[in-house]
Amino acid sequence: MDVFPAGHPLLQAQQLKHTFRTGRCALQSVNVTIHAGEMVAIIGRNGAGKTTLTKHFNGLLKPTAGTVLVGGQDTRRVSVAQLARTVSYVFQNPDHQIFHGRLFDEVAFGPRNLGLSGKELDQRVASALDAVNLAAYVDRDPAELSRGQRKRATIASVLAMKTPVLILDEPTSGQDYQESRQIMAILQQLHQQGHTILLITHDMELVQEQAQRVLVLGDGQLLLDGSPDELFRQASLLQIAGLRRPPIIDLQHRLEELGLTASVPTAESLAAALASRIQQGPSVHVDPTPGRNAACP
Ligand SMILES: Nc1ncnc2c1ncn2[C@@H]1O[C@H](COP(=O)(O)OP(=O)(O)OP(=O)(O)O)[C@@H](O)[C@H]1O
Repeated sequence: MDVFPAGHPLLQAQQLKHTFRTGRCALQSVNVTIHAGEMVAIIGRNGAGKTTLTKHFNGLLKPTAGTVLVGGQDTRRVSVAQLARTVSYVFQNPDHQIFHGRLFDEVAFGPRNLGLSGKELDQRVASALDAVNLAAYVDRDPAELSRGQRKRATIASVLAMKTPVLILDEPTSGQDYQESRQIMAILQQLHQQGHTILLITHDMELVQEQAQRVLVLGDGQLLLDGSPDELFRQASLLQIAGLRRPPIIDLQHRLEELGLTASVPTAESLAAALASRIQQGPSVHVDPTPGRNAACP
C-alpha cells in the first residue's frame, strides 16, 4: 500500500460541480478535504449526491467544473486504473461489480492486475475471504450466493487490493445483525491499520459507532462537515437531510435534559444514574396536606 502519513490531505474536492448529460446538477461547488487515516461517513437523502461525490475520488466521474485531487494528483490527468492503486470502491449493488464465475477469481482479479500470482495471490484471496466469512465458498459461483454474501464478496475483493483508501457504498445493507457487526469490526480493524475509509450509509448506528467525521449532503451541497455528535445535536438539519438519531443517542439527549447523564448511556451507567436519582428522592413536589393530592373525580 502506498504510504500517506496520517493527516496528509489525500482526497480533495475543490469547488467541485457535477452536471450529468441529462442536465441534472448533482454537485454544486463542494469543497472538502479527506485526510489520510480518517474514517468519514457520507450521509443524506436519496439523490443527495453521495455516490456522485465519491465516484470523483476513484475517477469514474470527472468534474464538470472545479478540481478533484487524489494523493495530490488531478483526477483528470490520471487513469482510473492508476487511481485504483490508491482508491478501491464497493458499489451499493454487488451485481454491478461481480463478473467472474468462481469466487476465487472474483477476489483475485484486482491483485492479479497488480501483478500478484502464486502463493502470495492465494494468501491474499484466502485472508480476504476469511475476513468476510466466505472462505468455504471459494470455489463457488458468486451467482449462487445470497445478496448479502455477494456484498461481502465485493468487500473481500477490496480487502485483497490493500489500497490506502476504501470507499464503501452502504456496506451493511442486505446483512443480518451479526454480519453487519462483522463488517463493522473489519472496518474498524482496517482503520486502525491506517486505511482511510469513506462510508456512504443510511445506517445511523454505523455513523455513531464508526465515523469520526460526517459529511451531510443535501441536493448536491455540503450541509455539514463535522462530528457525529455535532450532527445529532442539530434537529433541524437531521430533518432537512431526512435522518434520525440512533435510539441510544436519542435516549442520551433525553437523559441530558433530565440532568441524568451527559454521555452515551450503557446499561451500567443508566442503572447508576437512576439509582442516585432514586436516593435523592422524587423531584415532584407532593403536598403533605391531607386531601391536596387527591385524584380528580
Ligand atoms: N448517470 C446519471 N445520469 C443522470 N443523473 C444521474 C446519474 N447518476 C445520478 N444522477 C442523479 O444525480 C443525483 C445524485 O445522485 P447520487 O446517486 O449521487 O445520489 P445519492 O445521494 O448517492 O443517492 P442514493 O442514496 O439513492 O444512492 C440524483 O438526482 C440522481 O438521479
